[in-house]
Order: sequence, then C-alpha cells, then structure tokens
Amino acid sequence: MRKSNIGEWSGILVYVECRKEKVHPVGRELIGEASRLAEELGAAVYAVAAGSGLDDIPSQLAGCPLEKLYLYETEDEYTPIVYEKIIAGCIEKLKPSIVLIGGTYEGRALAPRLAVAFESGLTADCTSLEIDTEGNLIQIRPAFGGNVMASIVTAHSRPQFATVRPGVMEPVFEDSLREPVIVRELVNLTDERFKVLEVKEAEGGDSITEQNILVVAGRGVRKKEDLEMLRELSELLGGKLASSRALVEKGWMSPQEQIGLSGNAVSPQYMITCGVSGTVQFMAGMKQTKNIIAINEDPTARIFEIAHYPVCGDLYEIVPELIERLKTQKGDDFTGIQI
Ligand SMILES: Cc1cc2nc3c(=O)[nH]c(=O)nc-3n(C[C@H](O)[C@H](O)[C@H](O)COP(=O)(O)OP(=O)(O)OC[C@H]3O[C@@H](n4cnc5c(N)ncnc54)[C@H](O)[C@@H]3O)c2cc1C
Repeated sequence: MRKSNIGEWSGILVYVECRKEKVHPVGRELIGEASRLAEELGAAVYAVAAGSGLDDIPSQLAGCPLEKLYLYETEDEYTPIVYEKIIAGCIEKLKPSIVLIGGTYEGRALAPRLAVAFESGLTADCTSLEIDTEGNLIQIRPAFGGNVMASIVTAHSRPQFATVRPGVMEPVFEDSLREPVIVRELVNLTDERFKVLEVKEAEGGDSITEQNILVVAGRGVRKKEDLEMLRELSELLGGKLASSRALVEKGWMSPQEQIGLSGNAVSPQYMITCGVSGTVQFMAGMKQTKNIIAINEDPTARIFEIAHYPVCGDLYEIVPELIERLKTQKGDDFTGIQI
C-alpha cells in the first residue's frame, strides 16, 4: 500500500455523474451526506463532473453547499479508463480525504480503478457513513448476505473511497446561498485502445429507482400470469411493478426490477408490497421509502415491523378490490384510497 501522508488530505469530493447533460439523482444524495460528514470534520465539500454539455450543471446543483465545483469538459463518451484519468487528475490536485461515488453502473466501474490508482481502500455499496474519533470515515455496509453490518475504516491511506447506491441517502436540502467557485477545464484524454461507436439506451423503460410509486411482487404471488394483476395496479397508480429476488430467481421478473441487497436500492414516496416477507436482504434496498403499505397474510411477517400501513390478508382478495376502487374512484389520487 502506498504510504500517504494522511495530514495532507482534507475535505470531501463527490463525483457527480451526468447523463445527457443531467445530474444523476445520486449526486445530490451524496452531496447531502458529504455536507453532514463535513460538518463533523470541519471540512469543505467539493464536487466534480465530466462529460460534454456541462453548462447547466452549476444551476442543477444550485443550493448545494459546495466550496468548489470542478467541471471537466470532454467530447469522450464515458469509459472507465478515460474518466479514471480525468477524476484522478482532480483528486491529485485537490487531495480530498474522502471521495464519494454513486454505486451506479458507471460509478462501480470508476471507483475501483481510482482506488487502485491511489493504492487506497474502497468500500462498495455503503448504506451508512460515519466519522470516527480519529476523523476516519466509517464505511458501513451489509456483509455475509445481509446478516451482519460491517464497519470498515481505511486508516492508513488516502483518499478513502466509498460508493453508495442511488436511493440510500437523503438528497441535499437546497438551502445554501453559497456559490461554489467553478473550476472549468477542457480535457482530451482519449485512450487509443477504446473507441465508443454508439451508445444505446437499455430497453425496459424507466428504472424502478426513479419511480415515486412502486408495487412490489413477492413469492406470495402464485403464478407468473398473476403478475398482470399487480402490473395493472401499478399502472393505475402511475407507478411501476418491481419484485423481491424470489421472483427474479423464478425468471418471472428481470434483475433490473429487483429490490434489495443484490438488486436496486429504491426510495419511492409509496410502495405496496404484495406477498413479500421482509427479509433483511430485501429491506436493505427499500428502507428510505416514505410510505410502505404491506399486504401479507402472515401477521408475524417482518415486513409489518417497518410498514406504515400493514394490511394482513390475502393479496388475491385485497389487490382486485383495490383495482376496482381505483377504477371507480374519480381521479387517480392514490392518497385518497381507504384500505
Ligand atoms: C447474498 C444474498 C443476497 C440477497 N439479495 C436479495 C435482494 O436483493 N432482494 C431480495 O428480495 N432478496 C434477496 N435475497 C433473498 C432473500 O433472502 C429472500 O429469499 C427473499 O427476499 C424472499 O422474497 P419474498 O419475501 O418474496 O419471499 P418469502 O420470504 O418466501 O415471502 C413470501 C411471503 O408471502 C406471503 N404470502 C404468501 N401467500 C400470500 C397471499 N396469498 N397473500 C398475502 N401474502 C402471502 C407469506 O406470508 C410470506 O411472508 C438475498 C439472499 C442472499 C443470501
């Protein structure tokens, strides 16, 4: 491990992922968390973004308590190798003690490369972050299939790298009047070994991580065809259907639609779980949900421990009834429905 003079490194740098000139929501979530940690450390928060068309990024981050915002304008499409060089250059210059990166497809490829480049530690998919008495970042994440929570510290090298999946942290509250210093650079670091010929959007529509309303199917659903009933409910509510891993393993739902430790972390306004027991691995991906309505026929199901609206009963009776009421009710205001 490269010996680092730890005292030379300070502050928190957040990698702000941008797609099609838009800040990925995880950027604001990480800035929110970084500003909380920075207060404890008495340190500053910085952000860095790379890509083309970054003109609008400062206004999208308005209200964020940032000291500096680094914008690296490049025509290169995202490839981990080129972006590693760009972000490593920024880290080299700034020397932040902590670097936070979204646990997205992009971030998951970028973070390990940066950690190797700086010969420092990385903890992937943290669910919580704290500061210890020495000022180290305590990186907390589920381990051993979610049965224990591991607290990991990178005590002897800097920066301390951590990724956090979208939807796990609260987004920053826009109350800062501070205008960050904007540092803008043009970069051209094309790596001859790679050429992006075309970028194709993944099929399957909007991701479940960006939904405000989710209906979640669990093993309590008996047949694949019965998912249509839950899909209808999700569409009537203007949301999307997601599932526990049980149905992904059966091949009824896709891995992109799975919530949990080995799936997606989500934080919708409303979630209706149907026949989901509430295992630790499932709950690791949905604890930030604002309103949980859980339908389960077992009164001792663990999901009821975190549900705001527990509904004990057979989903095959309750869901058709809900659909019927939604269809007959004027308007589609979900909050007005009496369960
Ligand atoms: C390393 C690891 C990672 C994992 N990652 C994930 C993950 O990311 N996401 C995930 O979901 N799981 C994950 N799992 C699997 C997890 O342990 C469980 O197997 C899974 O969450 C169970 O899904 P479930 O709640 O749908 O099914 P079950 O636990 O079988 O629960 C089904 C529930 O349906 C209820 N039910 C049955 N019939 C009805 C009915 N007619 N009406 C109402 N209720 C009914 C039952 O009472 C029961 O509570 C992981 C496991 C491991 C080891």
